[in-house]
Amino acid sequence: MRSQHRDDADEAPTESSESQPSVVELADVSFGYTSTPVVEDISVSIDAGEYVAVVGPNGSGKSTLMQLLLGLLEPDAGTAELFGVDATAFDDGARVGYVAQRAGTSREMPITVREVVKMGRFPHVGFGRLSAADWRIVDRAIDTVGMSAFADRRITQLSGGQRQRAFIARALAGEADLLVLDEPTVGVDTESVDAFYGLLESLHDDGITVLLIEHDLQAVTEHAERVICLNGEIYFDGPSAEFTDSAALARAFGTGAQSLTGGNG
Ligand SMILES: Nc1ncnc2c1ncn2[C@@H]1O[C@H](COP(=O)(O)OP(=O)(O)OP(=O)(O)O)[C@@H](O)[C@H]1O
Repeated sequence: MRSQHRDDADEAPTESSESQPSVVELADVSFGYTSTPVVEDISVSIDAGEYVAVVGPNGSGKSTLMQLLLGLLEPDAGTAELFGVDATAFDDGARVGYVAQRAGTSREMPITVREVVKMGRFPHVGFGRLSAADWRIVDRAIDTVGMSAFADRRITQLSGGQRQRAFIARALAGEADLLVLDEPTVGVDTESVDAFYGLLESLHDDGITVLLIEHDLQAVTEHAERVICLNGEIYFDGPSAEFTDSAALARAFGTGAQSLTGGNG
């Protein structure tokens, strides 16, 4: 990982760290697939080492927001930057590990965990073969996500949680600084969800910036440090502890929405 370890990050900022650009910087971004905007006038800044969850009702623009910040969509208005570079022109793919919703569920993907994770090294080796050192990085990444026993298992033969771990390992093998996960716990059995969040926590402790879309509001407030609540516009952006009783929750999810503490918002 190129990110600083948390112990280093806690030290007084140096001149060079102060001048580091945000990992994500969206300024006044609007976008629509048609003439109707899906997100409107959104500004979001995410710094290195943050652990951020994006929540919102179905169709509120969460995946669209992720695609805008990854440069997969171009804003109609405003600017989107990734590591200080126009997101659509960003070409250091290894810095970003993107784990799509239901990653690896395609039947056309009968490859093993090790082969998936190996792909994480491709941006580093180009068309070259992986060296012994590259393979050590691959195996270490598999070990980090607790999948060593399944390294030679086909990805299609794994549970949802195991597949997510394999794709996270691919990002680690690429030495990603930013991990972007789209609803990672969909299709993951409840017993594995806590272990999954434990893994994200340890990656965050190692200095990786974690950004996820999550539908489980309870999980978000328990695990993420910061919550962005979206429904076309941003209804809340702040510490997760302050989100629980936020009126923004009800406004974003509709007046009948219950607050996380049980009362009606
Ligand atoms: N490729 C597309 N073409 C046209 N409309 C789209 C496209 N992708 C998404 N939309 C529409 O944009 C809106 C926002 O979709 P988006 O997937 O960003 O929301 P979301 O909050 O991620 O939803 P969900 O929680 O259901 O995954 C929805 O109305 C959706 O139908």
